[in-house]
Amino acid sequence: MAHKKAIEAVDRTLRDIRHIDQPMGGITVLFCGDFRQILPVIPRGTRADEVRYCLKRSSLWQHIISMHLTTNMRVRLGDDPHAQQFSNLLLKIGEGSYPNDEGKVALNDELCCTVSSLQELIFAVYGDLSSVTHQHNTWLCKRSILTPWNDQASVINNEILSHIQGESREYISINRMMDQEESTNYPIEFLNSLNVSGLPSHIIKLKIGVPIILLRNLSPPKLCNGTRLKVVNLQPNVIEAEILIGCGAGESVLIPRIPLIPNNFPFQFKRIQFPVALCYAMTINKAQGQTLGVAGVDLTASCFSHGQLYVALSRVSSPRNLHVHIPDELTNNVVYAEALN
Ligand SMILES: Nc1ncnc2c1ncn2[C@@H]1O[C@H](COP(=O)(O)OP(=O)(O)OP(=O)(O)O)[C@@H](O)[C@H]1O
Repeated sequence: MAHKKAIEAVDRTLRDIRHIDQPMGGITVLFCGDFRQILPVIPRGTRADEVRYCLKRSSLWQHIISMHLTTNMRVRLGDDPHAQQFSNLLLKIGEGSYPNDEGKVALNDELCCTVSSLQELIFAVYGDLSSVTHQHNTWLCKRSILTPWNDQASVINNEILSHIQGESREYISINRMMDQEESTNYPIEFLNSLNVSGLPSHIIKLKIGVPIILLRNLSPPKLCNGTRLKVVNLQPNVIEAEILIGCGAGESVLIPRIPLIPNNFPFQFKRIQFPVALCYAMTINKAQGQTLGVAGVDLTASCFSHGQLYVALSRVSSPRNLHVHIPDELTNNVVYAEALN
């Protein structure tokens, strides 16, 4: 969900451009959103911060007329006879009214197919890994494994990559402090070790035929943050890939290394790296907005923020295509009631 200040900035800009001191400069704007989903991400923020920065807490909210969409089209368009029941259970998860024990829920087979190990989860989503690179692009882009944490997504990606046939290629980033005088306080080994969300890893390991996701807007609307691609060729200084989703689907593109300067550190450094990550598995936050045919959800580490479980479970249209790994039977369903009221 967009940070309220991003929307307020658009409001102020439109008032300036149009010289009309009314909300959005007098233009009618359509917002679409679901407050059951993940709230704005506030680095090192608290629960109160996440709620404070959502649109409902903006001074603009009083000018917004709410209308409700009542049919879950993703579920309705699927071929599952129990679609309505699935849709109702998803809403209960989203609203926190699904039976729970101090915020922890047990997911039953009306909601998903539970699996008992990570290997089983990988098999349920991707089948036999030795043939996965020969599958058609539409097959590949309709499935993914989702997990709340970046670290766990890397673990699953590396596990799958190790079973994919073919030679792997490693791309190592170059890291430098923006202020060279600070270099002695932040040695290169330390900068190399930093692994944060939204920033490509210091070492990216890839093979031909694997799916990758873009981490930056390179050339909108075809190449945006979140666009998924399939690796076609791995050159020393460029990755050749085919776009899997969106308006550029099917097109071949060349991805270069680019300088990336993260803004959520107390110091500024630059990483030169390909802005991509392997995406057999991705975080639930990254999957928000996507529709999948088959989804695996790995809850080895439980969800930690509002709406994550709801987003993860609502990417598919049928419980038959939703495979969930919960080692401890119960898992966290975090719902901030104050964000919904
Ligand atoms: N009116 C409609 N007719 C046909 N298909 C629809 C309609 N509305 C949505 N869909 C389909 O339902 C799926 C979900 O739609 P969409 O991604 O726009 O919803 P969303 O509210 O953004 O979902 P979410 O926020 O949960 O990701 C898509 O596959 C879309 O094509």
